[in-house]
Amino acid sequence: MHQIKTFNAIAPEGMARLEKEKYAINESEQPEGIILRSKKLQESELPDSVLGVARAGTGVNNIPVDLCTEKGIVVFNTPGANANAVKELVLMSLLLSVRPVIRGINWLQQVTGSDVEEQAEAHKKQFAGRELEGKKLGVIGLGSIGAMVANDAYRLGMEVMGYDPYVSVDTAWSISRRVHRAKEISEIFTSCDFITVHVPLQEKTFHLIGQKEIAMMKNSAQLFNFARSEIVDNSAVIEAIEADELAGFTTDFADEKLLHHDHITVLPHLGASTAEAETNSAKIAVRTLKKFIETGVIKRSVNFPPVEMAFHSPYRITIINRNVPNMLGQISAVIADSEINIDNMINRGRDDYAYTLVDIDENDERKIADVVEKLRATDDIIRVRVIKKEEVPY
Ligand SMILES: NC(=O)c1ccc[n+]([C@@H]2O[C@H](COP(=O)([O-])OP(=O)(O)OC[C@H]3O[C@@H](n4cnc5c(N)ncnc54)[C@H](O)[C@@H]3O)[C@@H](O)[C@H]2O)c1
Ligand SMILES: O=C(O)[C@H](O)COP(=O)(O)O
Repeated sequence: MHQIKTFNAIAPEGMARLEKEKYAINESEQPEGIILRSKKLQESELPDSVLGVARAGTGVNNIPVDLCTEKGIVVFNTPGANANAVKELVLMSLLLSVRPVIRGINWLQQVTGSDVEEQAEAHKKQFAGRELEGKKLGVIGLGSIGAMVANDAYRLGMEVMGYDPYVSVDTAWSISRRVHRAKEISEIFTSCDFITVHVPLQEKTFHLIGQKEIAMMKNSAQLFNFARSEIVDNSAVIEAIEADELAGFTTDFADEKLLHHDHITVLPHLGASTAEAETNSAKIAVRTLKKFIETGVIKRSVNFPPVEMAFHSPYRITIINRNVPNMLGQISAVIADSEINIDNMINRGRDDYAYTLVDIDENDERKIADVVEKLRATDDIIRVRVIKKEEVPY
């Protein structure tokens, strides 16, 4: 039985892919796999039993990825699975930033009398707004979400400028030719009426937008943060708004100091909270973790390379090691010395670590246990696992 631990509410459509005969959910504190959303895993012990962590979502700043890598734990995420949900919320927030409809709706709810219609017509001028068409939107980070926001804002009639020095080739192909590419991030700050940020939280994106960047913006600019709280310096935003040097800020991340300010809208992290996004993310997270547990195959990992190989032999050995010279030679030698025949083998490196799958034509479990012991004792090998071929159609 494979033990899985979950944190947060993972959509049942995803969890249903873990067959009851093979998977026990939340029955052990020594799980092989963890599935989570925004739970801060830094606050929990990571037992040695854990082989893989699957984030049903995109941001992995709530997972101690470096520690996982050192321990040979593979971390997966589901980029793009919730992008449409975030895009729709960003577009809604852009529209709400120019049309005070929520104030209008709330005002009407407290109107009394039989002349409601007349009062509405008389007061509606208080709730007049502006239009997005023809205004300029700056999109920082043109990944799954940023690219969708840029394309759809263009379709709404906005002029759109994007900035992403690391944009992937696949995403670059999906972005409309009408989206101007900024060479420097400052072009976005100085020229845009609306600025939205869609980058991961990393050391180099912490306070990517702070006092200096806000000072470059138009006083009439509106800023949107649906990426991570720490990417924007919220104190600098408050100062700028109070000094009329920034017109508005919308964020998806709660922060006490942002509450009860005019021109600041705070959402309770709703970006990915749609039934569709939750289902998509859970299904993909479960599928990748399950495939890794059952076959050793790695897809969509943030800390190990993608490694896939059809599984036809009776047993497979998976090895995580430091990416140093002659590891493959040593692995092959240990297996050959035990007189085990290698059917197939694949190895991929990524930065300081590498991952190897070795399919062996051997059924003698004692011989296999012996080879595993020798591999585990080899310098720079971090983790060795043996998987018995099951009758699964991978
Ligand atoms: N509010 C929510 O509920 C919600 C939902 C999903 C994702 N997110 C956040 O949004 C982030 C982006 O999500 P995504 O699905 O688009 O991810 P993604 O990985 O598809 O795209 C991120 C993009 O940011 C770019 N980038 C990285 N550093 C940059 C920098 N310094 N300047 C400019 N571009 C940079 C990358 O090249 C990439 O194209 C996630 O990391 C997550 O933190 C929030
Ligand atoms: O990074 C993400 O995917 C989002 O922030 C979604 O977070 P959630 O799964 O907690 O809604």
